Amino acid sequence: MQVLATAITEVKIIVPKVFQDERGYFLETWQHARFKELVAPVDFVQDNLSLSVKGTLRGLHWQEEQAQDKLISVVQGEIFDVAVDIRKESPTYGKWVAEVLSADNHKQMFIPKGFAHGFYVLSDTAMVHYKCSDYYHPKSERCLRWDDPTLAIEWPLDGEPLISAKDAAGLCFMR
Ligand SMILES: Cc1cn([C@H]2C[C@H](O)[C@@H](COP(=O)(O)OP(=O)(O)O[C@H]3O[C@H](C)C(=O)[C@H](O)[C@H]3O)O2)c(=O)[nH]c1=O
Repeated sequence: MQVLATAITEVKIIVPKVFQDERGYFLETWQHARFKELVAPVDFVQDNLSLSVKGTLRGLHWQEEQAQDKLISVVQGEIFDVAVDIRKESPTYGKWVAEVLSADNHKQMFIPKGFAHGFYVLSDTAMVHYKCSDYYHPKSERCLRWDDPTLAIEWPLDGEPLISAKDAAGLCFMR
């Protein structure tokens, strides 16, 4: 497993070891002890899976209470995955990092508590699996607008994104 740095210290790109053979491939998407040793001391408690069509943009979300660390993997397709630092005391507050994650490159993104998460679907469909370190807590869900001018995220849009009503009503980021 390779653990790669990003422009924000706590956000990591993980590339699992892939075992290829004539049948296809095998990889461990997550291994508790190794993850805690090499990435972060995190215990995941909930797995999520979402399927989205091309042009879907989900996010930018976080939970105020029961904040979640997330490990994002793409089971099918390709996404532009984004993490935004919303920790007021952080030197990278308001900064974002992005990475193209796909079923082909096997890349994963680790996004710790204190970050908003969102992604844009580049392929015809994308199945995104992610592990969370705390349970879903709808009351404390928060949403930042994907097109917030202060964040100025450079989404690789191909036309207007497909977003939920919740995301369309997202908060604006205030430095
Ligand atoms: C997140 C979540 C949702 N739901 C239910 C609630 C809704 O009825 C339905 C769709 O939820 P939502 O529209 O919030 O799904 P996304 O827009 O994909 O939200 C996610 O998008 C970004 C990218 C994230 O990182 C978050 O984990 C999560 O907020 O699933 C659950 O039952 N459990 C859950 O953990």
